[in-house]
Order: sequence, then structure tokens, then C-alpha cells
Amino acid sequence: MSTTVEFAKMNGLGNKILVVDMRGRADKVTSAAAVALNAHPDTAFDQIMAIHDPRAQGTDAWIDILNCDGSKAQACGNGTRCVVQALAAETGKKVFTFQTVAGILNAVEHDDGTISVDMGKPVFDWDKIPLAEEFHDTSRIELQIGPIDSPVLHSPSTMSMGNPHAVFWVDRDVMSFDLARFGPLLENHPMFPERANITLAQVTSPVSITTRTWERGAGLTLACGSAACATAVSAARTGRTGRKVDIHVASAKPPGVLSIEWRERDDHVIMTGPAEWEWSGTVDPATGSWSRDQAQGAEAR
Ligand SMILES: N[C@H](CCC[C@H](N)C(=O)O)C(=O)O
Repeated sequence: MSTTVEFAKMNGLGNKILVVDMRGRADKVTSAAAVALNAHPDTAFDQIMAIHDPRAQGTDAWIDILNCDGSKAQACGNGTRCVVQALAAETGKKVFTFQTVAGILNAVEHDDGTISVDMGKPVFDWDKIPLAEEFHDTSRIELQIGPIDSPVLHSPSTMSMGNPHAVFWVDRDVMSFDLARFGPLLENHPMFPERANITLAQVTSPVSITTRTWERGAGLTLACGSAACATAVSAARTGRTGRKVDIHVASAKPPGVLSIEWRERDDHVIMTGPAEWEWSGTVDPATGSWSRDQAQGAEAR
């Protein structure tokens, strides 16, 4: 087995993704490799999407997802779009079925280059999100930070989109909050035994919401696809919007939109948005030592 594999540096609305090709191998991208890759500015990332050989009939690949702190994630919407674009470019196929620890994901690349991913059904049970305490209604749980009589953030909607999310509804610009300060406190709050992705959401019309996310295991990122899904579902669930909304990701560079539909007929959440290839190289999945492909300017680490 060769010590190196191919990888691509990509992004989904600025969410930094490394797509690593582990097909034909039995080993995995290690946590140590993830941490080492994240330590260099060129390969610093939010998630690694490791493409493995399929494990179930009718699927195209098994996908392992790692956060930049080396922890595992069960879902990554932006990363899934990047995987689709990479495999579509390689194979000419347009329709894919992936398997992750959270289940099956169907995805399609459209003629305009945008990609839709069926992120599956949202989960609202308190013990499956999971929350530490029993809540009958997880769409508005008791949790607040800041002064007790005038909290800065309170009463989030919580759910799992494969991974745990808490969405705090705010009525002013999401960029005006000190999310770098509150994010780590909320991600690691005892209410969330498996930690949580933390999103600030401002509803701007019945069909649009502006968001900003502190990601579990990755911190402040430019965009988070599963959080956009969680926000859209939570907004519809609490009567703030309809089931089809545009999520304007305030921190995305350049600013961008994810269109989310929480489908009535089968309860599935469909996310549509772009993906972008930046450059390719090779990496040792055990250590994270990497080099950029020659044609794009030689560089090695
Ligand atoms: N960036 C990802 C989410 C990563 C989730 C991860 N931070 C976790 O749940 O641990 C997305 O586009 O959905």
C-alpha cells in the first residue's frame, strides 16, 4: 500500500474542506494527520471528507468526516457537495449515493454546477440530539448565557441533522455578536453531552434567514451546511418561516446562499449550493505530511 494518497483542497461557501481519496485502502486518515494538516496555513481546514470504498450495495462510497481538531463528525453538508463535485469531475456521473455513520446521503450535480444533497430526516428527540436533560419540546429549550435578567442568547431550537445543532434566534445583525467568545462556552455546555454546533439566526423574511455558525470541533467557520439545514428546519418548526428558505451565510466569502427545502412528502431536508475546487496534492494519511501537485507550483512539507 502506497504511503500517500491524492487529496483536493476545496471549499463550500468558504467552508474549508480537504477531500482525501482513500479508495482501495483499508487504513484511515488519522486524527494526528488531521491536526498536522490543520497546522499549516495552506492546508488548514474545517473538515476532511475521506472517500472510502463502498460498504453497502447501491452506494458509491463510504465517507468518513473529521473536524480540524481531529474529532469525528457525523454530517457535513458543504463537504458532501465538494465530494460530489470531485467525483462528478472524475467519473462524469451526476447522481451519487453515499454512506456515513449517520446513514445514507443521496446527491446530484445540476447542469448549472450547483449540487443538491438530501441530508435525510431531522431528529428532534432530546436523547438522540443528544441533550443532557429531558425536554418534551426541543424546539425551544431552557438555556441562556449572559446576565440572568437580560440574556445575550437564550431559548435555542435544538435538533440533530446527523450531528447536534443549537440555533439561537436573534433580532439584530448576526455579525454584531461576539460568537468567538460565546461559541466555545455553548459548544461545550453541559446541556450537550456530545457538544454541539452553535448557530445565530436572524429571520429577515418568510423565505430568508441570515446565519453565522460556531462549529463543534472547528470553531468559527465561514459557512456550515448542516447548520443551514438545522436553521431552516427549526424556523419552519417554530412557525418563523415556511419549509423552503434561502439561508444567507453572513460569514461566507464571497457571501453566499444555501437553498434549503424541508420536504413535506417524506420529511427529508434538501440542501442546494455551490462547491469550488482550489488545488490538489498528495498526503500521507497516517502523518499528514503533504505536497502540492507539480503543475500547480511545487511545494512540499
Ligand atoms: N461544516 C459542516 C459541518 C461540520 C460539522 C461538525 N463541525 C460537527 O458536527 O462536528 C457542514 O457544512 O455541514
